[in-house]
Amino acid sequence: MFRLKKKHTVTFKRRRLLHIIYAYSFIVLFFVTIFVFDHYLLTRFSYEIATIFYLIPIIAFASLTFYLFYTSRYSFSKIQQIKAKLRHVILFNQLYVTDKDTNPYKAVTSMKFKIYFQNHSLIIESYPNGAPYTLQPDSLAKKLESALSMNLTDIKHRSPHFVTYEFSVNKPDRIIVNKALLNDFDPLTIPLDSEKDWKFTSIPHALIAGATGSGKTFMIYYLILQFAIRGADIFILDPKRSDLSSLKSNIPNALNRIASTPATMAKILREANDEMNKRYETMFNKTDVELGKNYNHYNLKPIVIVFDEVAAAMEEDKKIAKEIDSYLKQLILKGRQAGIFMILSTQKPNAEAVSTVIRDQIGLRIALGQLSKSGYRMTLGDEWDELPSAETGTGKGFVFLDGEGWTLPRPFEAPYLNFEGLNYRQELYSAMMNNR
Ligand SMILES: Nc1ncnc2c1ncn2[C@@H]1O[C@H](COP(=O)(O)OP(=O)(O)OP(=O)(O)O)[C@@H](O)[C@H]1O
Repeated sequence: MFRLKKKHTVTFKRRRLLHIIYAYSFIVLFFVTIFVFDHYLLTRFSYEIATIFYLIPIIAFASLTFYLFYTSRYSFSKIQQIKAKLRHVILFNQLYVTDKDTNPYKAVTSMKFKIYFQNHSLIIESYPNGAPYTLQPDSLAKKLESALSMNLTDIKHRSPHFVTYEFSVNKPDRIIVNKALLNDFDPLTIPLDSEKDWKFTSIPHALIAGATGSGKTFMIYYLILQFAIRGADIFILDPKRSDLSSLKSNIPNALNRIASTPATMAKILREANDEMNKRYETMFNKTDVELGKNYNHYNLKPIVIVFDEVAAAMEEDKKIAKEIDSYLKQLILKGRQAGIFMILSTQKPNAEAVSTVIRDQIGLRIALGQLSKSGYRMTLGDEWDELPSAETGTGKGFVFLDGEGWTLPRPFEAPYLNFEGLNYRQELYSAMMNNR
């Protein structure tokens, strides 16, 4: 049954007053009730009845104690802890207006937060209610982040009336690549971590950027293996003859599948283009073709072309570079329906390596390790103002997945490839042999 998520509201509340009443009532309760018990109740009622009267303030006091604790930041209820912290944000940042002349304890208007949990996220909707607060959504996001000690994952619906902040409650789990993961898979998506999946047939192509040693090659190894078990034909363009070329012995017919010279790289891209055009003809010349169907419905194998260090390939031979660039653009723009997917990688993400036109067509964008601000923008897109906080280092960084409604890139940890627990080369070889 569909159930609406319960939203909790947080707004201006001066609990200081409540605390004063509480402290005062404790003193009064202690002395007065004893006095009343002895001198008044016992003289008029039986001992039992007098005890009941005596218990009433004690119960009231205990309930107040419980209430104050329950709604405090030390509460055992997670939602109450969050509400207390948000109340503090409202008070501390003066996100309210009071009428000092009449009642300074009552807000004329106040920022209102509505909060609820969705999947692994805490959603905070903020409603300024027309008050003249000076905090912009990004600075409020930072305040919320530090008050809650949670990582901001997204800011949505930015408008003067309403902004939604999304925080991750639990860090997504890193994928450990093992036999079990490889034996149980969805043919049309590749898991990136416990919460994110790359639906490569609808948001095709990948770009992986990062300085040397940041984990690009390992991320590519992971994607190659995942595509291989999904029956893909894999080609590797490796102008720098790096680690990827060492997969030669694990890819059947490697001579035609791994290229390092400009001429052989151009050949693979040309043939992929021809294949793409042929597939379009096969798919769309059919009279019974259904709209929205792609290569998968025609039992065609996905074709994956890994292009390591795109910029290096372009530098070597300017004439062939033009040809390579034009094939690359065609494949990026039209490859999806024909089942041709590109994985590009670069150490230096800049316009020479990947133009913004190409970048914007790439569904999965990963930045590993530390990059400059312009490097992050070139890789992840430039719709965001500031990146959320995240660990960066080998195999760690940010990811942006198109088509998921994200406005901010998200922290990311690349799947962990442990060669001691998994014979990568053998797994790749047998998957590729099965695909023949
Ligand atoms: N996902 C991962 N799982 C396990 N180990 C990793 C992972 N990513 C990186 N490493 C470790 O970090 C080292 C460097 O990673 P990698 O070779 O992928 O970097 P790179 O960015 O490709 O560097 P270069 O550009 O110099 O080739 C690896 O040899 C490996 O030990």
